[in-house]
Amino acid sequence: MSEITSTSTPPPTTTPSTSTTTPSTNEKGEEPIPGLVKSESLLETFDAQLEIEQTNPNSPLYSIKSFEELGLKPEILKGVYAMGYNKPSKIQENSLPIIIQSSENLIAQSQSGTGKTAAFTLGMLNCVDETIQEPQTICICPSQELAVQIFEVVKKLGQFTTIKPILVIKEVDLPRTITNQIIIGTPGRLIDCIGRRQIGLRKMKMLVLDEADHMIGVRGMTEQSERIKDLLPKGIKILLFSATFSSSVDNYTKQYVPEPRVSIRLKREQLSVDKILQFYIDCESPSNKPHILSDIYAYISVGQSIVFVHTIETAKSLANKMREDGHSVSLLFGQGNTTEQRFAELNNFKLGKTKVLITTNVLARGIDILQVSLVINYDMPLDENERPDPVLYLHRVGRVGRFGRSGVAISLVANEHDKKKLMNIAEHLQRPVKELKKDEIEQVDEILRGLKDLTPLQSK
Ligand SMILES: Nc1ncnc2c1ncn2[C@@H]1O[C@H](COP(=O)(O)OP(=O)(O)OP(=O)(O)O)[C@@H](O)[C@H]1O
Repeated sequence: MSEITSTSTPPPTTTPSTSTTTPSTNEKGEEPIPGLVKSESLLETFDAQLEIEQTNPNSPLYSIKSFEELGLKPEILKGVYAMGYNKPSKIQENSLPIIIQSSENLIAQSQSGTGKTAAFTLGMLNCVDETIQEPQTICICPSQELAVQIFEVVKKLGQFTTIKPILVIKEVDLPRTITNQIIIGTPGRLIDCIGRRQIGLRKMKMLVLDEADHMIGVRGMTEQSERIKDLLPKGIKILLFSATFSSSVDNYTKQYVPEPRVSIRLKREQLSVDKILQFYIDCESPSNKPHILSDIYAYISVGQSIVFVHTIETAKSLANKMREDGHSVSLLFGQGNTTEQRFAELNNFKLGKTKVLITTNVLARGIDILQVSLVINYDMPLDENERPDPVLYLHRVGRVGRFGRSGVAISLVANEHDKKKLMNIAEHLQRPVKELKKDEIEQVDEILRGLKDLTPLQSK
């Protein structure tokens, strides 16, 4: 197996002189919030910042190649430019030649929001023979919302081709025989359709697992992902993509992906996206958390945000409370909600009809909503054994900071116990999580306004 591990590269050739200076004091002579960058010191537009980011060899968005050099068919390239993508990110540059030009399987890791979806979507589109009206590639992911998102990306990037993708998730009507060349779905419904021979497998040549560590490392999903692989033709090309592949899933991934395979991996210190400012507020007691949350929202006047909680009960009660406080809130959780309800809630949020999305971990992975500038960990990200979960933390906070944008993550700690857990996560990720005192909460708005690059995004 060949291993490409991202290594440190030389310092950037173009360093923005104005981009990251933190002022020593503000106008009132006060110490600034750690990590806050004064808005006037930020570059004028997001596009200008992205251009600089993409010339910095240390950035996950950097590449030395253009999209033209990656071997894509001309009509797919047209789709890339129609999406407004000018240059590939590092993962796109590194993974596409392996997907398109080699016979190797691939395990690909890159930070959240760095364009993995576009990478495997382009790979799937490029491998389709448009003259054959049969399923040729299949992409599995853990949630319906993510499946819809991937489906939309396939449609947009493939808009100048004749390729028609299909969505195979719960409660969606499907034809008796599926002839679409690209299939995107969640594992349960896919197994069901393959079992009923609704999906023909004769021409299948590529299997993609998005959020692959979750798909093959979490009980229930593991068995389903195995089953799908076993049903597909032997020797099919397998691609695993995720922002995280913890050592505990390493063995599974190697078993799942046969040789020959290439592995593109990150070092632990590279996991976190630099442009997410990370804070915590010490609430001193669990019972103070609802008030602190209200206090934060009393001051915020910009952007949209996602609040992550541990249980459906907490999600519901917080949503009620925030609605009573006059906030427009979407509430989304997995169990006990119909697909229609879930999509309606998410759509309202995406369209900006609601400003806050309260959700469980069901939306922690993959969801890409560019106008979100703040993530709140209302409940600590914990694994099933109640241990601090850096992987879950990374995915949750990765809902901001998408493709070079800035964002803020605030974790509410209820007591010393929680604080210890959070510090454990920060240490694991080798990133500082700074304290925001209760009497500094009103500055959250100022911090968000400091993320000036959000402004042009909101009109995108
Ligand atoms: N080459 C590019 N140039 C500009 N924008 C891009 C490019 N590639 C992807 N994007 C945009 O960047 C955003 C994040 O991309 P994407 O959702 O593919 O990230 P991801 O790595 O899959 O994230 P996650 O780990 O959260 O699943 C999307 O809005 C996407 O349209």
